[in-house]
Amino acid sequence: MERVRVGTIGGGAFGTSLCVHCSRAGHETLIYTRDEGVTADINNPQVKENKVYFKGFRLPGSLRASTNLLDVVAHADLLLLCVPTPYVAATLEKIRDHLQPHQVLVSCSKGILNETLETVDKILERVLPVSLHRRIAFLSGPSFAAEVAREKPTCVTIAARDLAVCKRVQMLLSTGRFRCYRTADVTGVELAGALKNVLAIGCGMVDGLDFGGNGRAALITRGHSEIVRLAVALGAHPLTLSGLAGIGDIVLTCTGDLSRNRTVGLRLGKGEALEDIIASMKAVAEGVLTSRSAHLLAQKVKISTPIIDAVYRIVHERADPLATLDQLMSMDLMPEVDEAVLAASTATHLLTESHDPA
Ligand SMILES: NC(=O)c1ccc[n+]([C@@H]2O[C@H](COP(=O)([O-])OP(=O)(O)OC[C@H]3O[C@@H](n4cnc5c(N)ncnc54)[C@H](O)[C@@H]3O)[C@@H](O)[C@H]2O)c1
Ligand SMILES: O=P(O)(O)OC[C@H](O)CO
Repeated sequence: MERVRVGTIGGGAFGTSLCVHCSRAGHETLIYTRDEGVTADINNPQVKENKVYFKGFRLPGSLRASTNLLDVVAHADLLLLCVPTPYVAATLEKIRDHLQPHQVLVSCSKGILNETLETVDKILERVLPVSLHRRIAFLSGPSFAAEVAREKPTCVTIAARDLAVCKRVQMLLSTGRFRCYRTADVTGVELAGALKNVLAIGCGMVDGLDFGGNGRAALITRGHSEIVRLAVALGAHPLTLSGLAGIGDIVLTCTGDLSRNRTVGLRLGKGEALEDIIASMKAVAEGVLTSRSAHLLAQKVKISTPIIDAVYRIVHERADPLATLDQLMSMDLMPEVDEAVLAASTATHLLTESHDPA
């Protein structure tokens, strides 16, 4: 297997876990952290721990850290960008003039900006020069940091507009416990990764209110329909929403106790205030801000997204969770699948039957 030099920007949970993975895969790995103390701990053979974002996990001896962003950029053949979405543009502005033509940048963030309603691919394409756009890839899919670091079997999707770049990242990051699939549907993968966080907050609320397994399954299924409608209207391929970045990450984040987004919803459902929840969490739950972006995006493209809107109202307008869920349950009764779409496909089927030579 080819070994390269990996640089990771972002010493949070996911950046740290991907560094563990890359070190284990034999890549020479250097992580950028903003905190002198975290850097010293990672570089100290007696400590080897990220005590702020990845407590209790012994990091590989070969993993090194630096607080010098440009040293990490200069080190890397493969640069993993693992900062929360609100910090992506500012981080890129600091590094864009230092990127070299041979480097590949892999974005791992899952969110949509409030101000511009951009997914992370759009932020990268806005901030980086056009000459670098074909060197960018995106990693998404069901992948809790803690499980990646502990070598639990994980499958993710690598998306890129350039097939050669996509295949290279897929090959460099895949191991016997971390299997990467590939796709050219960057738009679909980016929207799926961001929107599932909103659904996870909703699922947490349903669990926090003790609505039971039926309610959770309904929310996942109807929420997935909303994600498909919205993402397809924005240019995604529908099959991507049934893939790892779509249904795969929805299942994980809506049901897994390790999800920060689900935890936010759970605590909101139990009656805690958002400010208190956020203040008590070191980690970022991207769905909090993305719920506003998703609600605005749906309005902009005139797509009906009642569950996403409900999450937005509870999170940002202090709507009462129980009353909001009652509203969802008493909406006008409707067909499960658009009747015109269903009728068209049935007609096609009948037409095929009637032309059967037998
Ligand atoms: N944790 C996971 O399991 C996981 C899995 C897949 C994808 N992701 C995605 O990866 C991205 C990073 O998440 P994470 O879990 O590593 O983060 P985290 O919540 O563990 O840590 C927060 C990160 O934000 C950084 N940060 C805080 N303020 C900043 C600022 N002003 N400027 C720059 N950076 C700042 C911190 O240094 C730290 O790296 C998110 O988009 C997340 O959705 C996370
Ligand atoms: O902990 P969450 O809710 O941010 O989810 C983490 C990852 O996105 C799971 O794939």
